[in-house]
Amino acid sequence: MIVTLTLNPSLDRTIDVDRLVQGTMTRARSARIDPGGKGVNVSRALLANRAPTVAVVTSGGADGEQLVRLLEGDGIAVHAVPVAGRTRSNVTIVEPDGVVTKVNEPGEPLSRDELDAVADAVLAEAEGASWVVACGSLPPGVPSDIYARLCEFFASAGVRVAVDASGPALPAAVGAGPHLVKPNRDELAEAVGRPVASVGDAVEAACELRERGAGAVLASLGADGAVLVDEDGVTAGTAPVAEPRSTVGAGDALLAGFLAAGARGAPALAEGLAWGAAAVRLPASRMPRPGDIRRDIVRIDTRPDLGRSLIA
Ligand SMILES: Nc1ncnc2c1ncn2[C@@H]1O[C@H](COP(=O)(O)OP(=O)(O)OP(=O)(O)O)[C@@H](O)[C@H]1O
Ligand SMILES: O=P(O)(O)OC[C@@]1(O)O[C@H](CO)[C@@H](O)[C@@H]1O
Repeated sequence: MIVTLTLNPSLDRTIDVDRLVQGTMTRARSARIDPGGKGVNVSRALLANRAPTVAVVTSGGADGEQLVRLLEGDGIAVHAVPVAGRTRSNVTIVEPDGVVTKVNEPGEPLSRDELDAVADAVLAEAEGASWVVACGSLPPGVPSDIYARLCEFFASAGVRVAVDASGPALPAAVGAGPHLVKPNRDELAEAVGRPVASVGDAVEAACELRERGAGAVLASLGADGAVLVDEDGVTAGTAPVAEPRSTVGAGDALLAGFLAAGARGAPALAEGLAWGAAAVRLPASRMPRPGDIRRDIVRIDTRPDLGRSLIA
């Protein structure tokens, strides 16, 4: 069982337009709503591939109720913690040439009591779980060491913790010794304080995060695939997609595939890459099902060319 935690979930509204012109009124061609937030997406991807999971989310107002209804409608086990603040909406505007504009709301603050209720929910669900996966931005005012505290708590309880965080929450979590972190290229660069312009830079930065406390680092590099630095060493891989439709949630699919495949070494990286590429071929933040996943396109390199540039 994999428990995901999304402190700042969302209704993801995806709007298709012919052309987006700033400062004008644009009529949409179509619109859809998906349950959103990084941990939510990890659970959606796991469930779509028959891996047991439960999603712990905060839920506020009518939009929070809709989020829970959408998840339950998809058959996802949800542990919703009611909160006073409204669940946010994140908007993705998609143009026919594939250009994507995304606007994420900050979310609303959580009170001390609400945070305690979330901690109780995770604790209850984590009983017997293999992983707790804490993902996504923190609502305003939530302390940036919240994921670090989660890591410290579960280290003593024998449950593995994976963190997908940005900003100061990532270095804070790394220092608390999570089993896995999943930064993207920008998050990795911010965490080490220098640019990540090549696969070699990504490997060096990931090694640094391991030295600072992370057990393993799965760094996602967009179209350039991903790098894994874990106790087995350094592995890189790619899974090319000729015509990407939407990269929203691709990192979450990558992480879900990696965890579902055992979270270690080249085989798990390959599975993650196959799920990530499948997500990119699907519209909006649709998570891949078994029939969407192509493992034949994955290329794994256990001796990565560290000089390969990530910037075309
Ligand atoms: N254009 C692309 N072509 C092929 N694969 C891609 C592309 N973009 C992303 N991927 C796959 O998806 C994974 C995650 O992408 P990325 O690094 O953009 O994650 P992310 O920024 O965490 O995404 P998100 O936050 O939207 O989930 C990559 O490691 C890769 O496997
Ligand atoms: O604002 P955050 O928490 O960083 O990211 C939230 C989000 O962009 O991440 C998911 C894709 O990974 C979307 O479902 C959601 O809208």
